[in-house]
Amino acid sequence: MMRICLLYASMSGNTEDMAIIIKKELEKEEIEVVMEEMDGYEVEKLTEFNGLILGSYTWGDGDLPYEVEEFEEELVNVNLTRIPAAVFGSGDRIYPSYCEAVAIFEETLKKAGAVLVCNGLKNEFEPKNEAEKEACRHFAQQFSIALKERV
Ligand SMILES: Cc1cc2nc3c(=O)[nH]c(=O)nc-3n(C[C@H](O)[C@H](O)[C@H](O)COP(=O)(O)O)c2cc1C
Repeated sequence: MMRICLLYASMSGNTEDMAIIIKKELEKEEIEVVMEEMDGYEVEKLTEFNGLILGSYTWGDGDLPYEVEEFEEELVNVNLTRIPAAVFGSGDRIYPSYCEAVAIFEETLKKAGAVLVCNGLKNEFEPKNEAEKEACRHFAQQFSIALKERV
């Protein structure tokens, strides 16, 4: 069985809501999902999985949340060569750097050797309506397809 790691950073629950929908959809595809908070997660453990999904809200002026800065710094030193990966996040369109954490993590994952298999998913606040929930499910389905093609 495929086993993936889904790590998220969420202060007020919006990114976590996205993570829950994504996890549920992946499980429908018979993928085991280990979902945990990113803050404090040991990056070395990431090499044990068939795939990796990261989710983060954006803070400051297009910045990563403080609590995951260390994780992101360490991530670049892990060998994730050819591991399928994808990033999602929640933000607020009022900020000029909308959901910038998604792009930041995508760059870091590429540096670590991972392969981005889906377009980054951005959502304003929590997934509110059916279209936004469907976008989360679609993201999970695209990830699932890519994961299965690679094995
Ligand atoms: C001080 C502060 C700075 C923020 N900066 C940004 C930003 O630069 N870009 C963005 O898209 N959203 C920004 N946001 C909005 C949050 O990312 C947004 O509320 C998000 O839905 C929070 O997700 P969470 O519920 O998972 O914590 C900021 C929010 C606060 C309070």
